[in-house]
Amino acid sequence: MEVLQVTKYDHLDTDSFDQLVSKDVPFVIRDADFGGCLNRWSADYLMDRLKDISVSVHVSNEPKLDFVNKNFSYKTMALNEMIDKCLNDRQNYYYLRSVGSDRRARDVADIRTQFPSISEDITIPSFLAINETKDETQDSDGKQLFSSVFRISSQDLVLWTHYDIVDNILVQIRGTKRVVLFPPNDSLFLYLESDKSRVIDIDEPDDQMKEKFPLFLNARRYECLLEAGESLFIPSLWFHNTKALEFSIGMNFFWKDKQLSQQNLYNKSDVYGNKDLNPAIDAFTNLDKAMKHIDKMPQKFRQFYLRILINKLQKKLT
Ligand SMILES: O=C(O)CCC(=O)C(=O)O
Ligand SMILES: [Fe+2]
Repeated sequence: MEVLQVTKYDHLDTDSFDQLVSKDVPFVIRDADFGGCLNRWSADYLMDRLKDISVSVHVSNEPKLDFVNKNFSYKTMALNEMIDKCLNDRQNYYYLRSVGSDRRARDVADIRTQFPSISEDITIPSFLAINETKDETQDSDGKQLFSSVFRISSQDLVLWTHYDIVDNILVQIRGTKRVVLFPPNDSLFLYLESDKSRVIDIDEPDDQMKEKFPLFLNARRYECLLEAGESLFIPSLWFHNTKALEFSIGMNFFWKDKQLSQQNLYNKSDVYGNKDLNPAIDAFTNLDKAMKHIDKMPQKFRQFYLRILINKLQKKLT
């Protein structure tokens, strides 16, 4: 499989950042200043600062988390215990993706509120021009902070290939992470189940992949080694898969597009940034209804009309 490298940049200002964002292709910023976290956050520092904070953690005895076969469970533990296990437990793999304090109240992850003892270590660089206030009516150039997520993982942990619905900047603070990305238009090659790909081992040799997931080999594979201190822009709908090559500390910031917000296209109950846009959900519901009608017909007619439907959809694709 051919690999396309993600381009890395230095010294971006708002204009050059926005211009790259508008190309809708991932890129890395080498020198974005997210504050003291970049220097201060070591395992020891966080263990000391966050020892009383309890978090829900994915735990698995396999490094590649598999949502189909559910090879992981969620355990609640103190953050210092989690970090200690990441570093010292060689039988199990741990992954933290911080969540809001009260998810039923549609509380999204907010790293600075949920981890106040380290909040001063975090600043969002001004060149990103993300509106950080909760007031969505306030004028900004179109980016509204949606959530900020703390991410810690054991060495070798792989997070499955998925897409998010909002734009994202993933900040690597400690350890190197390999990130593989696939463009939204390659979704038909990824064997999707909802927002996730069923291809759990994206590094399987081509001949084995050909047997199990032949179409996967057609996907355009972008890759980058995200080093400590670097940040990766992940455009909405781009599929991504991450592998911590070392014990890894990071965080990410999701932001909403102002226009899509104003048109009420985002699902209001989305706390993760991965619920499909409202019209897409309506379309899926209607498609389910359409399929019920199709199923009323005998096989020969069903097959015929399914192809007619595919043709209608195909013509919509540009
Ligand atoms: O490496 C990780 O923790 C996954 C990052 C991710 O999925 C994201 O930032 O959207
Ligand atoms: Fe993601």
